[in-house]
Amino acid sequence: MSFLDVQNLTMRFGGLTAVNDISFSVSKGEILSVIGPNGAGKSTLFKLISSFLKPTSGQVLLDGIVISGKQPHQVARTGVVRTFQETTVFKEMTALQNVVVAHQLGLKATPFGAYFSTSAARIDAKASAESAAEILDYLGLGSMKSELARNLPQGHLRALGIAIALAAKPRVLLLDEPFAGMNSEETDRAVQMVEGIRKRGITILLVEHDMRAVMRISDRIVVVSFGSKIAEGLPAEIRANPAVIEAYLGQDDEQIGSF
Ligand SMILES: Nc1ncnc2c1ncn2[C@@H]1O[C@H](COP(=O)(O)OP(=O)(O)OP(=O)(O)O)[C@@H](O)[C@H]1O
Repeated sequence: MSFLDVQNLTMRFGGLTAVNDISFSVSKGEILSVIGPNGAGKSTLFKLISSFLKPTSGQVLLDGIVISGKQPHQVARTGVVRTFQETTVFKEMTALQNVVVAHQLGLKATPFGAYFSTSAARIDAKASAESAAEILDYLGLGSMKSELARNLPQGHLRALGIAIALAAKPRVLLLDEPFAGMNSEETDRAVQMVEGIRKRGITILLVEHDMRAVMRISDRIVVVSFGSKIAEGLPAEIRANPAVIEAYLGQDDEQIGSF
């Protein structure tokens, strides 16, 4: 049975159809990538799945329950979490503090309880710090946990964004261009990191332009062009698909046919 179901999603902005009747399913523990030329509708699709946008029509189900149309924080609580752009990292806090805050937001301690330092809040604080340190270690950021976020190099800042998302204990993690701007060594590390996250039982959906990384990491790929799904399949199938190659011709991106 599929875990995440995207059913006939459509998003119109005025006269522009950014996402046009897109459907696909993701199995539990799968890594599925959404690719497509610039402006194809990938980011809009992600915003619909994480409920940052309400679809014009269609729906998204997690484990058979409709999640589209809910508030983003409600969707996050059901376990669908997207990575945060660097701008939402608190730059004046340490890496550890950033993940602790994210973890605490997912816990039950009320602000009232935390304010009066009740024993429940103290236990939560200890659990948050332990959980945050474990996540940072896991993502290879352990040695940087006391570093202010603003001093972290770009690659580590991106990993911190993933750590913050993991603190919310996702069942499905949406990664928006996790390898953008990385050199091949950084990409290798990030690919391993994403594979490691999947090994923890988390289902992963990613949007990415780095075709080499996509081909390496994905179980399956969905291709969108001008808002519509034009192909879906295994990396080898997508690489050889004439409609996909056609869609990428003339793009500045690395051409899909060469991988
Ligand atoms: N809020 C909005 N209002 C109006 N048009 C929008 C809005 N958001 C996106 N669009 C348009 O929808 C289309 C799809 O954009 P989207 O950002 O989803 O594409 P993308 O595939 O993520 O592109 P890229 O790879 O360049 O990031 C584009 O034509 C874009 O201009």
